Amino acid sequence: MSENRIVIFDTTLRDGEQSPGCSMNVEEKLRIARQLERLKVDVIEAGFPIASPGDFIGVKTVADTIKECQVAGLCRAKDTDIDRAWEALQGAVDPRIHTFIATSPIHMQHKLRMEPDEVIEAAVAAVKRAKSHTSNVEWSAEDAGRTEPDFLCRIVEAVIAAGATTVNIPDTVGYTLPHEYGERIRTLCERVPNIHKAIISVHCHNDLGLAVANSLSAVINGARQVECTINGLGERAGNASLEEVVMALRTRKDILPYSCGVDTTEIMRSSKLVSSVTGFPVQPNKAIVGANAFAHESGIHQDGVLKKADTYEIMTPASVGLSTNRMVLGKHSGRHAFKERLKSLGHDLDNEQLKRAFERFKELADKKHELFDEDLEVLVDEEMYRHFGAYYKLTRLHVASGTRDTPVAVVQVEYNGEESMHSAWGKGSVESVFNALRKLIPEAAEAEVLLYQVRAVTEGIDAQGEVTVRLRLGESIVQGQGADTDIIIASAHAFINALNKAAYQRHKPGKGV
Ligand SMILES: CC(=O)SCCNC(=O)CCNC(=O)[C@H](O)C(C)(C)COP(=O)(O)OP(=O)(O)OC[C@H]1O[C@@H](n2cnc3c(N)ncnc32)[C@H](O)[C@@H]1OP(=O)(O)O
Ligand SMILES: CC(C)C(=O)C(=O)O
Ligand SMILES: [Mg+2]
Repeated sequence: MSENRIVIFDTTLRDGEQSPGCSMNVEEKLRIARQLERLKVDVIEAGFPIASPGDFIGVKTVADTIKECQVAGLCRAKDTDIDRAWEALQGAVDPRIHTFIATSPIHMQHKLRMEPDEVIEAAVAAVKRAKSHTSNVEWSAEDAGRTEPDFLCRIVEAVIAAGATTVNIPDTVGYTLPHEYGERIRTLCERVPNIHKAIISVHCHNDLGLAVANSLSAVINGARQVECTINGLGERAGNASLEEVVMALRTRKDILPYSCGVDTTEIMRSSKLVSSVTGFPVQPNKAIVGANAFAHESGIHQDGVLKKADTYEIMTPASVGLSTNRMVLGKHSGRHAFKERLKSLGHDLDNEQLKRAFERFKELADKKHELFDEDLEVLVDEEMYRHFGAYYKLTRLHVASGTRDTPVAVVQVEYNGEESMHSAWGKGSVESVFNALRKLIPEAAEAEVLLYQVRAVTEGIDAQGEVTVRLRLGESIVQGQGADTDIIIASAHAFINALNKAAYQRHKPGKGV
């Protein structure tokens, strides 16, 4: 292996599973393991075999099934744990026993209640026991981040002499800062005489939000294995996130001249699978895999990205397995993105239409977080109908209704630059609006409603409602549509839209006025 190759050790199924509420059954572990194999991680830590019969079977099933990765199982510095781990792992193509013991003063004194020399003895014995089963043995110094450097050097030298092929230096409680942690790794490289016989691994927790930064600092200072999890899952605030570590290595190759075997185009699929299996949603602004990681809403950014994606994207969406970036249309969006989206939906509006549609878009965007393609279709439809001849325009609407009161609507419309207003009651709010419109618009006086339909065009509480009405106006039948976040207003728009269409039919060129 080249000296700059970083081994990616995924512990989603072990440390990730230690997140409260994140336990996985055998079938779930296997599904994730198969995806990790597609992602091409080097090592899958599948669980802690002594923890429970279920975890034993989980580790064994993964070990027996996965062919392209090493499979590891965790165990304490105890013969019973180590032998049980081996029982689970022995069917693997390349099984790794991972044994650990705490080395910080606080853990040794209060948790293990052991003297430092006893800890060294137990660590060496554990490595030897593991080594009697397999040549692939990893040893971890739990809480190495708070371990006294001289003692860490001593115990690392001893476990390598006992046969450990990987020595892991975890920042178990996410306490260290990047420069400090990097220095710890460099110290080991410089002071442990047999360090070249093992790969130095790092395992960083995110209690101060520094897990990825610490992992990278360790790599720069000599570590060649990074332990990480999909979506940064793990005890408390989690572990270093695999996708962040890997994409940092790939994106900043200029100053991080290291490589790894991960197929980054499988990142998104892996993240989604882990999220759906564990039920832990990914926060929208999570680096690399959050829903907003490749989304742009601001007009200036959208304009830049449309002209050249690199203006605001340091990685391509394709590199993490996304088909495309996402232009979110909202109140911060500009004309460029709006026009581009309409074009992709097949609408080529002229400048005047575009201007009016954009104004309506901004009004709507003030009421809604995000405008979807369906919202835009409704806007465009409205603009087209207006083009047919918007003779009547709704300028005001007020409805009062309740459990005991008869609904009353006050409606104002503009016609040829003049406004008029009427009120009416009805059996429901919509009927009261239609009755007011019947009084206001002479052609509507006898309008019979043949069909009334409401549909949520988009999702969520702030969805656009689209209303369709079909009216009989004398001999003709005409249909109208309206959309708004308020369905009563959408109903008024639909009714007026039908009348305007009927008026257009009567007045359009060739018909004679
Ligand atoms: C930083 C990490 O992520 S470490 C891994 C943490 N993961 C887990 O603990 C998940 C799996 N754990 C379990 O299922 C259980 O804790 C078991 C099966 C391992 C042990 O269960 P129990 O025997 O009931 O012990 P319990 O968990 O209450 O206490 C842990 C014991 O292990 C000892 N211990 C802790 N770490 C080690 C170690 N690396 N080597 C040897 N002994 C250890 C503790 O001192 C304590 O010993 P004591 O009983 O003599 O006081
Ligand atoms: C057991 C070790 C590797 C661990 O998870 C930690 O120290 O955080
Ligand atoms: Mg951990």
